[in-house]
Amino acid sequence: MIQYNNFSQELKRRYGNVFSLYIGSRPVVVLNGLEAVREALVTRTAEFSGRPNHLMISDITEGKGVIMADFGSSWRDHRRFALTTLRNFGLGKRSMEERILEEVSHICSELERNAGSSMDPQHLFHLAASNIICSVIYGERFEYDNPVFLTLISRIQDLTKIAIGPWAMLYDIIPALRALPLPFKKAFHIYDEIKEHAQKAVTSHKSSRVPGEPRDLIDCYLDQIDMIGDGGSTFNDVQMVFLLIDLFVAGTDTTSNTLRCAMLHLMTNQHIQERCHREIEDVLEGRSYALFEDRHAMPYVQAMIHESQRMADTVPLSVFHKTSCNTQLQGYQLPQGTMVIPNLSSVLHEEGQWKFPQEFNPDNFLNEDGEFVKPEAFLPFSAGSRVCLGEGLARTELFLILVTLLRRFQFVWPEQEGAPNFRKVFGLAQAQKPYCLGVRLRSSQ
Ligand code: HEM
Repeated sequence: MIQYNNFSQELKRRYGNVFSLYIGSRPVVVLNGLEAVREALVTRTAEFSGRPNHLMISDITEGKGVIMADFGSSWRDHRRFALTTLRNFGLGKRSMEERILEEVSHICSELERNAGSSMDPQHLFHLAASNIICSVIYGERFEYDNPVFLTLISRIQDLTKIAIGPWAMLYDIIPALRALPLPFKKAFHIYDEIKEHAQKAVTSHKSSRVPGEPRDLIDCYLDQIDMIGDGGSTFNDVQMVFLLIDLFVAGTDTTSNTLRCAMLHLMTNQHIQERCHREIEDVLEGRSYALFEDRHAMPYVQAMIHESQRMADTVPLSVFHKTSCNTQLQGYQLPQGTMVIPNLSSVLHEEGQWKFPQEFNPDNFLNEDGEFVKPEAFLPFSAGSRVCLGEGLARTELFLILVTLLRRFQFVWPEQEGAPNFRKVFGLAQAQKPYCLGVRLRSSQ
């Protein structure tokens, strides 16, 4: 199987920092390496912040919400609303950290049940990441065996499978096929079911909310509609449903796959795990839980988490962009409407940008004095005006979850599993292949 990282390095070696290819009859420009990606996404951000239309994923989401919304007022309004709302969480009386720490306690209970043996952490991390988003959007988390929650998650997984499969590719490449009753139609039906679920949550919020006292993101959105009114606003019930689904989908696989990558490398590098454990104990001393601000006193843990993100490389080709006007890049002319793929993976492993581009090594983020430093090529969240809007939430989740777990447990590679496999599977978000996590409860906890 081709490993994406090697494949992308090979393309860069052969064709350079900017090259084009065709998806069907549509020309696409691929950007490799920090220089080209930064010029497009940061220096010329307004010119490169569109989203392509008429891909299966943009047709399913009707270009609404945020992720696949084209550059324009609706995208801008919804992005700003989502960012502000996530930042202010603190919604109601509970801070974002509290919501995350509550979920962490459930992860710990599950792991405790498996102490002394091993388990595949994929499902647990996936449910936990989904639950944190649910807590933000819906104001509640679900038990891990709640049938409604499990159905929703499995429908999203079904949708993902189709969206990355051969039928989606045919949909994108041969527009003439789109009207035919082929298997990609199923993706549209599944998305309708997911919308129905979100719509139900909105309806129940309408009947239980107290205007001006938001419990969660849905309440905030309803307050926003009240405040702005109908006249020319981009805020409405339909857009809200698409936004909710965007946040739910974007915030789940990305975070859980990063956690799985971190755990795999920590199990197979006990010296790194032990150094993190010692640093965490030293900083937290007798305190029962960590806070996000503790990261400033934990340079090694910070370096380990960033290195896990770099190696996880969860969104290797970012979300595709589109030029919003005629522009140029690295000496090439690009007409308005050109689809652009920022190859983030090529930046995260670029020779010359990293001390150890291909190996898991927290030293990539430490200077000679052992202080945490973030190289410019650290772009797992992309950059510019389309940069991931869940970055703050994701960073808080990764820190609080990993610190709590490393304090309480030791993770060991289960020898009966044979040699660890570091290969990835390519999906909407790139992931480690399934593996087993050996769990031991630390005696001091
Ligand atoms: C480790 C976790 C995560 C990674 C690596 C990640 C990465 C990314 C990347 C690469 C993009 C594309 C940016 C671009 O188009 O240039 C993106 C967009 C986005 N992400 Fe994340 N993400 C993560 C977690 C989250 C979370 C937790 C949320 C939800 C709260 C979220 C919500 C979004 C949204 C809504 C967009 C679309 C932004 C826009 O188009 O303006 N992400 N993310």
